[in-house]
Amino acid sequence: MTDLASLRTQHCQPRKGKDAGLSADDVRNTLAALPGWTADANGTQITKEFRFADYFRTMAFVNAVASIAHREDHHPDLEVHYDRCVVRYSTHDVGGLSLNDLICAAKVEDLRVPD
Ligand SMILES: C[C@H](O)[C@H](O)[C@H]1CNC2=NC(N)=NC(=O)C2=N1
Repeated sequence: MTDLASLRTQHCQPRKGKDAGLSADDVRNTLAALPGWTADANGTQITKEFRFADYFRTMAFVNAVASIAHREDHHPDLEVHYDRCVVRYSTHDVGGLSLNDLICAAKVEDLRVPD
């Protein structure tokens, strides 16, 4: 299941090899429920930029994302700037996108950093 409500409740599992990859349709359908997340042209990663008032708030977000990564054993690439953070998920073990990426993106969407 790749709707947002379902993704929120799921947890990452070890997924390896091409068979664990998502179809272009799965990626397209799920991204419709993840506002601001975009896939690259060949569907191997999803990205979103999050903006904040200052560095302190950006780092609060970064640490919350790191906590999700630790809990789920699934790790995004993070680009950290003064007032924004670019989050990029892909699954190295499948060479593209897996359900783990969508699960983590849904969990990041649920984070709230106070203004
Ligand atoms: C054994 C462990 O579950 C794997 O090495 C995990 C760790 N975190 C990971 N993170 C990401 N982004 N992709 C992976 O394939 C991946 N694999």
